[in-house]
Amino acid sequence: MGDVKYQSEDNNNVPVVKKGQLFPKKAEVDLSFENLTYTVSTFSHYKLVKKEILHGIHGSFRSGQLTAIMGPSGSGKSTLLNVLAGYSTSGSSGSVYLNDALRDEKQMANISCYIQQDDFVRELLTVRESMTVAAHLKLPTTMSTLSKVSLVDGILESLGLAIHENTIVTRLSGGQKKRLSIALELITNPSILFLDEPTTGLDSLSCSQLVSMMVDLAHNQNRTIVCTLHQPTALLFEKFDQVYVVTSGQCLYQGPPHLIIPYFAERTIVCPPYHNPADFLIEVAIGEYGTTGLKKLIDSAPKYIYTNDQHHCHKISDTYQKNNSTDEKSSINIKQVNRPPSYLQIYHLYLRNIIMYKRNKLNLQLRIIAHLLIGLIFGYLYRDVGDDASTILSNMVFIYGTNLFLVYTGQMAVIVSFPLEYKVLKREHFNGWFTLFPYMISILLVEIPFQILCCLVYIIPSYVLTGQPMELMRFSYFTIFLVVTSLTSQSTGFLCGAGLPVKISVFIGPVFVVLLSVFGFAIRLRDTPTIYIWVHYFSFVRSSYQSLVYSLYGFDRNVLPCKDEMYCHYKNPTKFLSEMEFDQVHMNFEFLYICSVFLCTYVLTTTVIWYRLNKR
Ligand SMILES: Nc1ncnc2c1ncn2[C@@H]1O[C@H](COP(=O)(O)OP(=O)(O)OP(=O)(O)O)[C@@H](O)[C@H]1O
Repeated sequence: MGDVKYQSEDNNNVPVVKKGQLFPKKAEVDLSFENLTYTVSTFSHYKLVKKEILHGIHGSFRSGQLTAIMGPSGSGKSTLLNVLAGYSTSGSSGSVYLNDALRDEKQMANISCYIQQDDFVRELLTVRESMTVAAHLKLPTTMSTLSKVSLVDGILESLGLAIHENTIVTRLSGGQKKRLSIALELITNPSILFLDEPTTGLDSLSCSQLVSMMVDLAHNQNRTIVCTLHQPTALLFEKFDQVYVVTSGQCLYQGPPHLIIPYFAERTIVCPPYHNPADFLIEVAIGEYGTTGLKKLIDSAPKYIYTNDQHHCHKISDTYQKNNSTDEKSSINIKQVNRPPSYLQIYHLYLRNIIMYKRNKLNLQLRIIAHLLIGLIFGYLYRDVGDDASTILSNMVFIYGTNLFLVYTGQMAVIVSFPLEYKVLKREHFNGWFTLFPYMISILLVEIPFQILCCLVYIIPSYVLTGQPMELMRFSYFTIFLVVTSLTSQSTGFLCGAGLPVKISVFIGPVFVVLLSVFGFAIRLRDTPTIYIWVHYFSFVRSSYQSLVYSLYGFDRNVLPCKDEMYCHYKNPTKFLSEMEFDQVHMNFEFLYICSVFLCTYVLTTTVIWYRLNKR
């Protein structure tokens, strides 16, 4: 692709893609649908009721055309787009055809992409970094890095993003972000692009640039581009090849924008002079020109397509039966893309995470400083309590506080971040960037070392200041148990973040760990009411706390010095452990138990995320 030349901008600063230059030829796909319905279950008067949103609609979107789905708010535009893109499947019925052959979900995923209304892009990467990672994840491993770079160059150039390639995404304008979302998906050269309200939130110039760019992509690359649209200006409206109008889940009109006025006029609905046809369309759709006319339009429009050239109408199923395999377009021969194997996906996702973590320095520094500061404060408050029989109970409080602090920070570090991450993850996953397992591993590969670092920053100063025994074995046990407990707590944070709404998870998560921490510290097993005994055994925080105490006072520790007092009841650590019921702690068992909670929680988290990502 080295000799490829791209015309970057026309006189209006609008990026232009020249025909056939950028991508290898890809299947041209017409998308049509017949008798499409979509039903959801909702609660009404304490009853579960079915609500039909799309009422058996028909339509057809052609390759090489830019189609706008329009209609009043709440008419079902996004729902239709979601169903066609395969984003919402359960609750839908009817037939969707790709070149007159019934849609296959896997095939659909290979040839289409879905760009949602909000720009769910990675804010902490530059434009080029975003594109490079996407290219490595989405393109076959057989493609050389040089070819990937020139493809990325070409797309950036053609979408007018080349001059912003080193800009961090968060600093891009709304229009540029939208173009980046499109650029990211163009990497695999999809035949069909679905865009949900791409112009919302953009000023008129950005809207015009974006629509011109979509027109270029449709006309010059023969792509099928379908987007939902709110009231556009008359000029913008004319740029579309087709308009599909929905009202109350029914089709009102499908055809070229300039034929709307004559089409409606034929049915006695006349557009006032100098009126924006897009506004007129919506006014008709909401019944401002009378409900009888509207009903007639709905009755006549759905099954037929009003075409520009011949003014003829055809029923989709007729075409399907007629065409069979004679049409060149009717079979889409799509080779399965040879995507990178899991280990390469992990590698690229890991590198991406590292870049984002480095850019998010403030957060990391705050986490480190908070751990160091609290370590120093706790160390000062409980100074030298570890080597004195008279302060053994203070040391218990220090150990409890330490355990709870690391459990809490481990969990809170991720409980909020995941819900923010989820929307971008959903977009990337839906558009086939990677599979879930490599994604989870890539997160753990960054989060786990960082959490270990935070633990060490806290443990080292507090351990020394509180005068705990300077024995490598005890220090190692103490550190290892705190680290695995903190990581396990982090895993519960991921689970809460993945499975619950933020407002609930930030409440439930900490309450849950505080509840678990009470057992073994505030109440001994023998005093625990029978109905709560299972919590005692279940609590990994209790398990950790007892192991921490044992690692400092167990293993036949010598008699403790009794400073400042004549008599110390707990001079003998074995007696102390026995009275506290900590003498029977099996360190290996407790370690394995905490590790298994860690593993189970991650398996559960992955399952929850998988379910949410695949729930359509
Ligand atoms: N899961 C759901 N449960 C209940 N009602 C739903 C659900 N999804 C969509 N709806 C309803 O279906 C109708 C169509 O929604 P949709 O989001 O498709 O409209 P829209 O035309 O895209 O609206 P807007 O232009 O305002 O975004 C709305 O009345 C909406 O409340």
